Amino acid sequence: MVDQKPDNIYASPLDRVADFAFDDAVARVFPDMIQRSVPGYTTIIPMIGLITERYAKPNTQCYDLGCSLGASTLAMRHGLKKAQCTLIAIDNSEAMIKRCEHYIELDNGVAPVELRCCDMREVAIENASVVTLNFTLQFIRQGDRPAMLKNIANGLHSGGALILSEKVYFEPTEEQQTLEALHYDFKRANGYSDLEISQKRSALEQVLIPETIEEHKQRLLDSGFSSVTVWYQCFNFVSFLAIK
Ligand SMILES: C[S@@+](CC[C@H](N)C(=O)[O-])C[C@H]1O[C@@H](n2cnc3c(N)ncnc32)[C@H](O)[C@@H]1O
Ligand SMILES: O=C(O)C(=O)C[C@]1(C(=O)O)C=C[C@@H](O)C=C1
Repeated sequence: MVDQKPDNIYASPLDRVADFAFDDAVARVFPDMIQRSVPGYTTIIPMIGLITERYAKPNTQCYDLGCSLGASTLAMRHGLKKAQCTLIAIDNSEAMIKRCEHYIELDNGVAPVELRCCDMREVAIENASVVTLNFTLQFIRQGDRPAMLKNIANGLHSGGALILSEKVYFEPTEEQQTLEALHYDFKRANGYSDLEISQKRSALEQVLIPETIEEHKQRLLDSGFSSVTVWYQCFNFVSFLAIK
């Protein structure tokens, strides 16, 4: 079931563009979709492994929240070479979890992986040393984000790490326009047509709500993290390292 199908979900004109959802059609093409859509994704994934290796502590739990097909989960697992940890990977899309299970089975990592199909907002984070939110927080209601981050900070041991990757928004407008245009150039260079770009944009409009780097940093500090660093940025895609 390891499918590497090309993403052509938005290639033909649609009468009505429905809100984007992580359904079966998306899960089937997801590796291709995310690599061609998120500048830096292929760099961020192995670095999640490296960051995990540094911050994971023996006899703790590591979480991957919104794991999709498990790319970030497997990177974390390979970073857990020495530390004796349990990895808990969560996604609320059945289509994703079903496929993720298969990818985990094919992997030769040693750390045990517990896969859960549920809403990450309902999971109590406990005894944690590393938590990853790789392009997931952006999909939950803005009003739910502070509680989610507080739950993570409360569940992390002192010195523990949160890796938070997000599409971000910029003020002033000029900076936003430049970085957004470069993001669309990236998509075009990866073979997406203007129609695909514009239909996907409409599909994501009410679903993926980006915030500014400053908003993210302040909320992480307000949630109980002691430091926040932008360790990666490519255009309007950013990854933060927040330390408890
Ligand atoms: C962009 S994908 C994440 C990509 C993945 N972390 C990776 O590195 O390949 C976002 C994922 O978050 C999941 N998601 C969205 N809201 C969620 C929620 N409330 N609880 C759990 N998972 C959620 C979606 O089903 C989707 O699989
Ligand atoms: O902003 C876009 O156009 C995107 O495609 C981004 C993004 C993401 O950041 O998660 C949105 C949905 C898909 O999961 C893949 C990538």
